[in-house]
Amino acid sequence: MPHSQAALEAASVEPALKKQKVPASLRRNKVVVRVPGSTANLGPGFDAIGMAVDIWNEISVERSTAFSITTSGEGADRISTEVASDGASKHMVMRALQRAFEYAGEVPMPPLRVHCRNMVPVCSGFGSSSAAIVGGLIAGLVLSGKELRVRGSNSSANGIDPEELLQLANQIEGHPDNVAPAIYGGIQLSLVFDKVLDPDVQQEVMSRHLPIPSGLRLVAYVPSEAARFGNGSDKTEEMRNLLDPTIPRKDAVFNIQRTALLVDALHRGDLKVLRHATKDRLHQPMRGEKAYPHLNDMMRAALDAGAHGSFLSGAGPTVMCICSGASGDIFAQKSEERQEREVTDAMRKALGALDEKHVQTWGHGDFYIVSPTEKGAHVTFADPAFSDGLATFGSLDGRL
Ligand SMILES: N[C@@H](CCO)C(=O)O
Repeated sequence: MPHSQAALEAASVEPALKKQKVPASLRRNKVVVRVPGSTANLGPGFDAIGMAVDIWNEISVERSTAFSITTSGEGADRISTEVASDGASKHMVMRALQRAFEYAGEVPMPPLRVHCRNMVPVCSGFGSSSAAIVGGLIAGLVLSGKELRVRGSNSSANGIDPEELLQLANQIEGHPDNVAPAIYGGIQLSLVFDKVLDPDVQQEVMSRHLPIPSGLRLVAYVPSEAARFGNGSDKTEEMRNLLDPTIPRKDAVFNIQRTALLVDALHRGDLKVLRHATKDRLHQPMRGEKAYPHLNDMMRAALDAGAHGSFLSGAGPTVMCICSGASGDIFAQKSEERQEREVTDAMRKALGALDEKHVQTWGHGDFYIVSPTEKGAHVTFADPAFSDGLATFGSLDGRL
């Protein structure tokens, strides 16, 4: 074996994706899964860095006599819940369920009743499609009898660990920066690498946890209208098509410098450099120019009003700003709340000064104050329950 391949194999920590048929006796009847939304890129970390936010979707799936999907909450009026009699559907939860059952060897997928309670805004850059994919995969795997394992624990015949789940989710989503925080929680740094161990699988993903600076909070402007998109994936695809296929070296260097600074700033809790570390030249300029007339003015207004950093959330259209959070000091907390208010007011003013083009395209919007979360996707109910009581893909595991 050539030396380089041996070195690569030794360095590889990812599990191979090996389908294992689960005995029918282990199948479950019902499962309820919670998955957080997420914000991706954080400016320069395009397709690499994402942060879970404390906004949750709940997906409930049970075996039934026919397929059905219902949705309440965010996107209920616009997400198509059509599903064919064999379970074929464009709905991301159903597509992920299909993949999970196939992976676990329960084919064809059995009839399922699915209900989604959505709090994560759809088509907005809050990782709603990743939440659907991760939730559908976990639900399908658990129903088919898989046991959940924490990252790095000993293998069991029917177990699936979060890293395996990450591979499956990335295969559907195509980029890992939302699915990794949706699974693990926290801020995740992900990379895709060529697989050398399993010739059937071309690429794998690995993800590492980055610390969330103490008390960090986010001010988000979420435009209300993204109705022309069928779902979050369609929107992301359209927004990716706006990007230049090649980039000048100086812009690549610009982003390398800032992504490295961002990782260092998160480790040190060094909020004051974030105004540099959240700048980007790979996607925000093109998206701002071609699709998001509100982006530049709102990002600048937020920084001028005291935000530590500002960026386009994922593929947009949400504008995200980083503010200081609670420090435990009551007087400091007051000034932090004032900072969030001042940032929101400044963004609102910038929005008001924009021409009709923004309103026609994206409508009016809402401001949210959001906290990051260290907690990732987890199972809140399973029937029958897990044998060892372990019911989470936990955020602690994402800290590796
Ligand atoms: N990194 C992706 C968003 C992930 O959903 C993009 O900016 O297109």
